Amino acid sequence: MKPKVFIALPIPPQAEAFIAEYCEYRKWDFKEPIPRETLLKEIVDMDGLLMVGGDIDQELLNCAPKLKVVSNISVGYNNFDLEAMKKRSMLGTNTPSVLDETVADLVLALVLASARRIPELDRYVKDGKWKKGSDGNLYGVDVHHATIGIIGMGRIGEAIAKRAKYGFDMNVFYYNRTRKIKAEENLGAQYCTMEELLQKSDFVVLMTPLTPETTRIMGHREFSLMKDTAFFINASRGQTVDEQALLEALVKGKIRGAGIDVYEQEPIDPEHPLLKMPNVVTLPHIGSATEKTRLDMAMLAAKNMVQALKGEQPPNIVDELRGVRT
Ligand SMILES: NC(=O)c1ccc[n+]([C@@H]2O[C@H](COP(=O)([O-])OP(=O)(O)OC[C@H]3O[C@@H](n4cnc5c(N)ncnc54)[C@H](O)[C@@H]3O)[C@@H](O)[C@H]2O)c1
Ligand SMILES: O=C(O)[C@H](O)CO
Repeated sequence: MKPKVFIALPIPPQAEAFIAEYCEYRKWDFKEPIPRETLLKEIVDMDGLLMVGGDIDQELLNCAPKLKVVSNISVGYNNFDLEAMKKRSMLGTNTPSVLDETVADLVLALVLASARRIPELDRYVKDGKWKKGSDGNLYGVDVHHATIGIIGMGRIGEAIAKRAKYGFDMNVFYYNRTRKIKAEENLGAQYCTMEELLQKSDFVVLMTPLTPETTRIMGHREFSLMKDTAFFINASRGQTVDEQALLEALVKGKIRGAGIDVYEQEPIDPEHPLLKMPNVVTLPHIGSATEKTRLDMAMLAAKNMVQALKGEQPPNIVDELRGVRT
């Protein structure tokens, strides 16, 4: 008998076809996220669950006595209650590596857009405000040869460092909970404390996973250490930042601007004061959102799940569930 799988969001046909070869499945095929109550009912008889973002907690596990594997179509897995999953010997997988270059491109786009005021000046032209002789007010700051500080030098952090070093001749500093000697050798990245990084950088990029240790890792104190001329870029998770502290730093001119892809609440309230700031570039959590990368992520997630249900070791069991600490 084929194992049973619930697919909790629309996925590309190739990934669905791959799952169909090995599994029986039901799916949620609507644009709106599946309501939690519906998900809890759907998974009652399931062996596998393919999803993105929804909480995998004790309540969900209690509703799914047969469940053996949860496959996230994302590299971040802060939606997993790892302790509850460990107690049930539940496998949890993610989609690392296939999105590194795509997310790094987007981070550099946020760096450039913030420094050169791209969205603000796009609006300026389209609103008919461009007059001869007005360009003295339109200056930004250079990205090339500036100093970038990367907090969280993992797979994506290294792809950002590569672009910064070899594309823009930037000085690269990083802070990570462990030192990355290879990144230092290959990318000329210099390790420093988080305080030093905040004090030295023209662009501070946050790229850690969301964990209890990284929750609000950027708060009032951290923004106060940054240069008044510096920019803050966040593509990790919204909860890694105290958004009120970020807003205050921007309003008081403690930092010069920000580029943000992720928020404490998503979607962010359209009335949120951060969205009223001209020096804040905002995106709707699209770090990995290109056609190819999203397909690669869905295929990898499908393969992780099928492999687990065949009784094999899927390649991307999340670090904590296989006892790895990077
Ligand atoms: N905006 C987006 O669309 C998007 C896309 C992909 C990933 N992400 C986020 O980026 C995160 C990183 O992805 P990755 O593939 O590079 O992960 P990774 O595991 O390769 O890298 C994370 C790095 O952070 C470090 N780290 C962890 N806790 C730390 C701490 N307390 N202090 C300092 N360093 C710490 C780790 O040692 C590791 O080197 C994901 O977990 C996800 O939350 C966002
Ligand atoms: O973690 C990830 O892969 C991205 O944030 C997409 O959800």
